Amino acid sequence: MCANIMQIIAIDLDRDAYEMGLPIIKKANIEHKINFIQSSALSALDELLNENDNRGSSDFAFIDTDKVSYQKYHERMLELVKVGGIIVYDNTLWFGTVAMPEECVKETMKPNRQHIIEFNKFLAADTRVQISQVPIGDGITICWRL
Ligand SMILES: C[S@@+](CC[C@H](N)C(=O)[O-])C[C@H]1O[C@@H](n2cnc3c(N)ncnc32)[C@H](O)[C@@H]1O
Repeated sequence: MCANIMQIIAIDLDRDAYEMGLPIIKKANIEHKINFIQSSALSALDELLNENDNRGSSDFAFIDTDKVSYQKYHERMLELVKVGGIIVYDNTLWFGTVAMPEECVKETMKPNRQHIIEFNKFLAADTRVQISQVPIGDGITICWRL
């Protein structure tokens, strides 16, 4: 199924997070197709955007990092992902707390709950994408780049 994938760029501050998945990656025989960049995602994405050839070149992006920066990642993804491509954001239900009254939410969950609520509102109004909120796992939002 992965035979036609040209290249995957994986970005994480923590190399261990990438290495945790490495046995599966090796089993799928796609290690040679993955360029792992150990870096802050914002600076790595900005570096990719410095290369004009990267703009509008990606088919797919999956974002599952610090929730406070999702909107900043989105702006960069809109530059990197081609029209007709897909951008997926993880945790957009934030353990269901986005639909709960604030007083029922644990203090520790509140900051990210607020970031995700704001991001969900932003995406819903963003005319550059068509979105679908999928209530599986912790909620994913699939964006179709228009
Ligand atoms: C919830 S984990 C998800 C990892 C992976 N998607 C998974 O499901 O196993 C979030 C990851 O984001 C990384 N991360 C957090 N902030 C980051 C940042 N500013 N830049 C790059 N990676 C970051 C963490 O190191 C962590 O591995």
